[in-house]
Amino acid sequence: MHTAQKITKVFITRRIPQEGLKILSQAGVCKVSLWDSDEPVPRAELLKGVAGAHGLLCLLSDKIDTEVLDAAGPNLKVISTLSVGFDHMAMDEIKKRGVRVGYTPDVLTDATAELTVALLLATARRLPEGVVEVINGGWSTWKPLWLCGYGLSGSTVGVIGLGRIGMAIARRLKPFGVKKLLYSGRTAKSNAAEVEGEYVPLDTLVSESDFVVVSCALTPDTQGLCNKDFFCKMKNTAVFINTSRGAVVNQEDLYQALSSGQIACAGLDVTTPEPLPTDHPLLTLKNCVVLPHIGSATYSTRGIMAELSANNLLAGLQGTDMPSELKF
Ligand SMILES: O=C(O)[C@H](O)CO
Repeated sequence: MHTAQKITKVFITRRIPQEGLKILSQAGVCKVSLWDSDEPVPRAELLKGVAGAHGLLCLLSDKIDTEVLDAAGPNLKVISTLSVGFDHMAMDEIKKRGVRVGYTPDVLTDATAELTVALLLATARRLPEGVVEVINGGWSTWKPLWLCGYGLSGSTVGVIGLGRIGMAIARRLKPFGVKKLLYSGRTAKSNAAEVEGEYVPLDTLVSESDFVVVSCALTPDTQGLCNKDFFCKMKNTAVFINTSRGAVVNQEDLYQALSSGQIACAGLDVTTPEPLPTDHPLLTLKNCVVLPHIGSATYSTRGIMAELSANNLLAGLQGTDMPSELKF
C-alpha cells in the first residue's frame, strides 16, 4: 500500500529573477506556484495562493499580516522576503506562530549606496531640470547664474542611520571632499572611525548638515521622523535625501519645506504610497526629484537577491541554517 507523499508547497508572489527560480526547481523539494506577473498579486489571489503553503516568498510591497498568515494556516514554516526591509510584515504575529523569516541584507548594500549617491548628486546639481531644459529649448546660452546647485566639496553631510547601507553611503561620499561627516541613530558605531563619522544628537545633525541623508529602517521610532519641526531646523541651503522608507517622512511637511524655501531641495527614492500618484503635489516641484524605489535595481543585485531568497526559503523548508535569517 502506498502512503500518499506530503507535498511541500511554496507560493511566490511575483515574477522574480530566473536565478532564484532555478535554485528552487533544481532543489526538487517543493511544488512552486508563482504569481507570474510584474504587477502585484491581487489580495484575493495572495490569500488563495498562500493557502496551505509551507513556504512564502514575498516582496516588500506585499503586506504580510494576520489575514495572510491565517490564510496560509499551520503548514507555514518560512517566509522569505526579497528585501532587506521587513516593515511590510507583522513580525509579532509571525513570531507567535513560530514561522522563520529570511531576508536579503548585505547583497544590496553597494547598489543602494550607489543609487543614493547618484540621487544626491542629481538633486543637488539639478540634473533632471537640466535635461528638461535641453529638450524643451530652454538652453539659450551658457549663463553664469543658471541651474546652479550645491556641491559636496567642503560640505557637512549628516547620515541618519549609519548601518550597513548608511556606512556604504558615507564611504562613497567622503572622497568627494566632504569636510565633516555627522551621523545619528540609536547607538554610536565602532566602525564610524573609518569615515571619521561624528556621533551627534539628531537636532545637531539636522541643523548643521548641508546634506541630510536618511538611511534608517522604518520602525515606530522613525515613522514620521522627518516632519515640520525637523525641516524647520535644516539650513535653507540644505539638500534632503531619503532612500530608506517613505513613511520616515511626513510628505505634507516636506512639501511645505520645499515650496516655501525652508530647504533647498529633496531627492526621494521612496514615498508613501508607492507608487506616488502622478497628481501628487511633490511632483509639481522643480526642487524635488522622485525615483520609483530603484535603490537595489541592478541586474546583478536583483539576481543575487533572488538566489539568496530562494536559498533562505529552502533552508526554512528543510529546517537547516539559513544564509540570512532574520533574528527577531
Ligand atoms: O528593502 C529593500 O530591500 C529595499 O528597499 C529594496 O531595494
